[in-house]
This record gives sequence, structure tokens and C-alpha cells, in this order.
Amino acid sequence: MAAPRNIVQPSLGEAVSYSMSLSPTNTFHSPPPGHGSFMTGGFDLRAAVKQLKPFNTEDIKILLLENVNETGRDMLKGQGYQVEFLKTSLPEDQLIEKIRDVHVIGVRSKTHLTAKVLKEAKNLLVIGCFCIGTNQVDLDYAAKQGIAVFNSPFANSRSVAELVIGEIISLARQLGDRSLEMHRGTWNKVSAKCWEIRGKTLGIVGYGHIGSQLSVLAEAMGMSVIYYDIATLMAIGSARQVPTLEALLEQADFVSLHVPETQDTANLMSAKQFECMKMGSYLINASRGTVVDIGALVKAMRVGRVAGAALDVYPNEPAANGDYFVNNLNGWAEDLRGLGNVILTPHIGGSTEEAQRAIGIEVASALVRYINQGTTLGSVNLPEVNMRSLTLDDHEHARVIYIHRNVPGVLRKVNGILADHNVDKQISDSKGDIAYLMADVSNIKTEDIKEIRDSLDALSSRILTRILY
Ligand SMILES: NC(=O)C1=CN([C@@H]2O[C@H](COP(=O)(O)OP(=O)(O)OC[C@H]3O[C@@H](n4cnc5c(N)ncnc54)[C@H](O)[C@@H]3O)[C@@H](O)[C@H]2O)C=CC1
Ligand SMILES: O=C(O)C(=O)COP(=O)(O)O
Repeated sequence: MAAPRNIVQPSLGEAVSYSMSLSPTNTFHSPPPGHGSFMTGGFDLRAAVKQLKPFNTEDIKILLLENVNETGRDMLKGQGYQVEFLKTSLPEDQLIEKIRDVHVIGVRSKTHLTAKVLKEAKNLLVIGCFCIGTNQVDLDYAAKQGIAVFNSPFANSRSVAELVIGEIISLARQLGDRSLEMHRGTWNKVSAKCWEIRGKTLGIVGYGHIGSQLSVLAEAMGMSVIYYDIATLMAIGSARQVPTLEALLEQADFVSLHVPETQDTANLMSAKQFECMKMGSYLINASRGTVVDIGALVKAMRVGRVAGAALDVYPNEPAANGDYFVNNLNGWAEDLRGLGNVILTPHIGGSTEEAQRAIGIEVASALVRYINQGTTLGSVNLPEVNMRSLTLDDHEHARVIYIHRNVPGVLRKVNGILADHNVDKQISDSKGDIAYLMADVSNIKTEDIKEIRDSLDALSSRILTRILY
């Protein structure tokens, strides 16, 4: 395990603690519980974050990859941070080179922040996933380094659900093929094996944010909805949960996958599962490429078990736009391209103006709150800790943040260090092996801050110490 770290000023190349002063004009108030949206219960997070204006924000270096929306970019730049923006992801060697220098990185689904990459990120405080999925980040490793990870849990769910509705109709009517034929100059008017979707059964695998949203839209189109999920979940409308994946596959005319990428969902749809599907049924995958065994899908289509498929996601997606589908997918790409009624899209499920704008605001807001206030609300890998804002009209206040291993006796030691100071408020929580403590201390002198920091740094439980003042 890498040595514990303070926040390092990268230009110095040596480990020095990072401190941040907060402007007396700061009027930010922490959001109420029920986070997750930038507008929560009448609380306008965008307006609140706008008012945050800490000193020295220009010391914070941020790298934004994969064309993060300008709403997010603008919000971060508005804080005074140094923001470098790239439209694409980066190959691993270039990513490692760049990540060494930054305090914050913003990515989408293509950038793999593995333990190997994060090991080099000595200054990294926080990762923003400007998307739903967080499978591209080694969340455990990040937590063990005291690096918080935030995402946007549902800002693009509707966009994905709408795309799937479009694909269900497109597959049922063979729209992709008819359009391609017309582009090539061929008029081919057919009705054989073209269907209405009204009255057909949609089987949704994974009934979370996207699956349940899709359920509502599909019922409105006259479909019957069944779903399979590892959790027992409340059915929306007239939808019905079925006990097994096989039960769903045996009944559904259309199967749509909405599970996360996990060990359990790898090749969830393989030869055995395709055999359970109804003859002439359809498959849609807008979840993750690893969920479907492409070779097995091709074979199931060749024997007519699957009459059409729409794929938005693939194993090993490329870092940038360009040639991809040649000699890819373990050699199955050519087969897939040669099949009729297959809709192939380049991972565009969440790519709408609405979704990207909302994600930009939501994730950038979480980053600003974390950088400036230490608030972990919405973090996917650290305990969620929220404390009302620092008292900002008095410079003799400091916020102590101590991320540590969750072992016995830490609070006694930390409170021993803080014992002679005036602790206004304090909160601590843990998630597995990692614990997060915040304490606001008043009437404190600069030399006291250094002493507190040095003492906390000396504790064997320490992962990361930050002091904001
Ligand atoms: N194509 C695209 O552009 C997009 C793709 N996605 C993908 O869609 C996935 C789902 O997104 P959400 O609905 O927001 O996630 P969610 O977390 O709200 O729902 C996922 C559901 O899958 C269930 N699940 C997990 N493992 C399962 C298994 N082995 N079998 C059956 N059910 C299982 C969970 O219990 C949960 O109810 C994301 O993880 C992401 O990978 C998300 C957004 C855009
Ligand atoms: O939100 C997600 O998980 C997605 O799959 C969308 O990814 P993207 O932001 O388009 O790289």
C-alpha cells in the first residue's frame, strides 16, 4: 500500500499539506439530505455552489477527459481552479503521466482508473465520473488511498430509456435495414415479420433507475412488462417481477439489459441464456459490453432464435472516435456487421444535450463541495458525511478532515489531539475499512493548525489529512 499522503502541491514535488482559506463572503450552506439532483426540494444547488469562493482555488489542478459538458467545465473554472480539458480519453501511459500532476480528474465511461493508474496519482483528491457507471474506477483502491469518487446516479436514465423505446420499435419494424436499403437505392416494401409492439412482452433485466423508467414508457406504449432483478423491487404500474432470468427469457418478446458491470453480470447472456429465449425474440443491450457474449448472440441470430438486436455498448470500447469495428470483439465484429436487423450505436445511450448538461452540473457541484468543504454526500466509495458549512465570517476557524483506516481506538486518539481546542462540531462515519471524520475547530491559530496536522499525520491509522481554513 502506498504511503499515507497529505494533499501535495505538485509543483514542489514534495509532500506538504494543502490548506485552503475560505473567503469571509462565502455564504454557502450545505444541501439538505436528499442529494442527487442539483435541484432538491426547492434548494438550488447551482446557485449555492456559485457563491462558494475560497481563496487559493487556483492551486487546484483539474483534468477533465472525454468531453465533459461545458456546464461542468464552467462551474469548475468559475471556482478559479486550473482546468485542463480534453475531448477524448487517454491511453494508459499518457493518463499516468497526466494524473501525477492533478488534484481532481473528471472522466466518463471510457477512462479506466485502475489501481495501476491511481498508484501514480499521488496528489489526487477526488474523481468525478460524469456518468452513471463507476465500473471503470477501482473504487476500493481509491477509497484506501483516501480518494473520493462521485458520479451522477440518474441524470441520463431517461435518455437511455427513450433510446431503448426507439430501438424496440426499430427492431420490430426492421427500420435499420429498410433505411440502409433506401440509402443504397433499393425500395423493399415488406410486412413479413414486422410487428406492432402493442401487446408484446418486454423483459427488463435490472429494474433500477433505467429499467424502471423504461417500464413506465413501455407500458404507455401498450406493452406488458416483466422484470428480473437480484433485489426484490416494487413494481411500477402493472409490471411484474419474475423470480429468475430464465423465467423472463422464456416469456419476453423483447429483452432489455440494464444491469451494472459486475463479476456476476459478466456474460450474463451466454449460449445457455439465448437458448431460453423465445424463437424470433429481440435483444437490446445498453448496459455494459461485458454483459453479452457476442459470439453466442451471433449464433442465436443465425438460427433465428434472436430476430434482431440493438447494441450500444461493447467490450474494449475505444478511447476516441475512429475505426473500431474492424477485427474487433474477439473476431465477431465482422459477423455482427453482416447480420440483418442489428442496430449498432457507439455508446450513445446517455448522450443527449439534456443529460450531459445535467450531469455536468451535478458532478461538478459534488466536486466543488468536496474540494471546498470536504462534504462526501453522494460519494460512491467513502462514507457519506455532511456537516453545515464552515463559519466563514471568522478566520480563526478550521475544518479538520481525517480519512483513516477503520480500526479500534482512532477516535480516542483524534480527540486527544483536538482536546485542548474548541471543537464546534464533529462527525464521523465509516464504510467497510475506511472511516471519514470531520471536525470544525474555532479560535485556532495558524501554529495550532500545523500542530494538529502533524499529530494526525503521525497516527498509524491515517490515510489522508486535510485542513481547510
Ligand atoms: N448506454 C449508456 O450510455 C448508459 C449505460 N448505463 C449502464 O446502465 C447500468 C444500469 O444503470 P441504472 O439503471 O442507473 O443502475 P441502477 O443501479 O439504478 O440499477 C441496476 C439494477 O440492476 C440490478 N442488478 C445488479 N446485478 C444484477 C444481476 N446480476 N441480475 C439482475 N439484476 C441485477 C440491481 O439490483 C439494480 O436494481 C449502469 O450501471 C451502466 O453500466 C448507464 C447510463 C448510460
Ligand atoms: O452513464 C453511464 O454509465 C454511461 O454508460 C454513459 O457513458 P458516457 O458518459 O457516454 O461515457
